[in-house]
Amino acid sequence: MNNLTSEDLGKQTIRFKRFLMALTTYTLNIIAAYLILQLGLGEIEPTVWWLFVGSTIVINLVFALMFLNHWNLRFRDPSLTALQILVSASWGMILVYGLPEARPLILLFFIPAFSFGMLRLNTQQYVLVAGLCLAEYAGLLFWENFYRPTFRLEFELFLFVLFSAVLLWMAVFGGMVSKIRRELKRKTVQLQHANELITRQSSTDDLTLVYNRRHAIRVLKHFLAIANRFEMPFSVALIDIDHFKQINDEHGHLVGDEVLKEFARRLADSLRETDVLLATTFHPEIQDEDSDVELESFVARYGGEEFLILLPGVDQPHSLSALQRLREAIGIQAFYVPFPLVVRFSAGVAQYQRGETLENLLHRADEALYRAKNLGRDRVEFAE
Ligand SMILES: Nc1nc2c(ncn2[C@@H]2O[C@H](COP(=O)(O)OP(=O)(O)OP(=O)(O)O)[C@@H](O)[C@H]2O)c(=O)[nH]1
Repeated sequence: MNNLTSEDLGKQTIRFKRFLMALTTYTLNIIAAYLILQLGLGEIEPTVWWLFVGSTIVINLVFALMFLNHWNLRFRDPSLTALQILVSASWGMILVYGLPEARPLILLFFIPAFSFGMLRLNTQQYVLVAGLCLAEYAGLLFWENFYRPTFRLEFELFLFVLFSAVLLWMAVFGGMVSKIRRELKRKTVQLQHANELITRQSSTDDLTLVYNRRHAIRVLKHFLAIANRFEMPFSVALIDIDHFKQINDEHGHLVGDEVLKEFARRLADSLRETDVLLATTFHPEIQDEDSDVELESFVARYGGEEFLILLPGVDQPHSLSALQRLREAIGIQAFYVPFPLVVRFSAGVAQYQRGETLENLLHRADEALYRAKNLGRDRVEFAE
């Protein structure tokens, strides 16, 4: 129960704030009742008054403990709305009983309590809570009819019907409001999911499902800023499939597409397995950065048959072993597309130099790749 996520804790805070609102309402009601007494609008027996005040303290202490110790989470509705309304309505009944002369005024106290239901209850729940409250009230009237000499049956019945109508109206209206709230919540969740999907789609290459170029540039820009701040090395590799045009020409575009997909998948798998130092391992404090960009190695489709790889925390000499593993991932086993096909690549690697622009870094990697191609392909070249 105590291992709450930050989202759960956020919800608990909202619930506790609502409880504090309810506590304020209790206090205001006590003040209002006190004023009624001071203005001579009614009289109350001292025992009933102290029962009223004392029960306020007990009720609110119990609810405060429930929320602070997270005991409320054991209930189906952790905000305890129905329970809180019922308890405060029963509490209000003490005054309905104790201050019969000011009863029409006292019944007004119930309205704020029932308003809380609009935040949570549906119409049925509302009607149930209102019904229970009215049952208590009816029970009191029944008792008064026999034991209270000053009881005015017609007036009290009229008041009861009026009060029932108000509660019923609140139940229907409140149910509608909470339905709108639930609908709004559902729509918000749907919208969040749609946004996530759009973000994912706008950052992903349709064919290979790795990052697309736009997203790669975005992440790299962010990375550059962090690398500058924390003096963290990182390298980028531009990887280009050798003689890809030939694959297309000989086997068709569909086979070419399959090769691209398998190529990207192998690069991504290999990166995942490679013990490339993650930026956050290198500098744990980076984790605090306020960013939605993950600081991990990644592969992106940079152009047609060209891929970009980010190696965080990796300097030029160390990038060799990472590239070696990529080479093994691609070259050791033939691609089955669906017939076996040996695929090779050339790569140009550049380590980020403090202060240089992203354009410059990519240009150096591109030059190294160009050299690798010119030197016969199937090789890795490092930028100067
Ligand atoms: N099937 C397929 N082919 C693509 C795609 N994007 C680009 N290409 C092809 O990739 C080929 C790239 O050819 P080149 O730039 O000449 O490169 P290459 O044949 O790999 O030669 P080197 O890079 O010099 O080894 C072109 O034929 C493009 O049509 C794609 O999404 N699917």
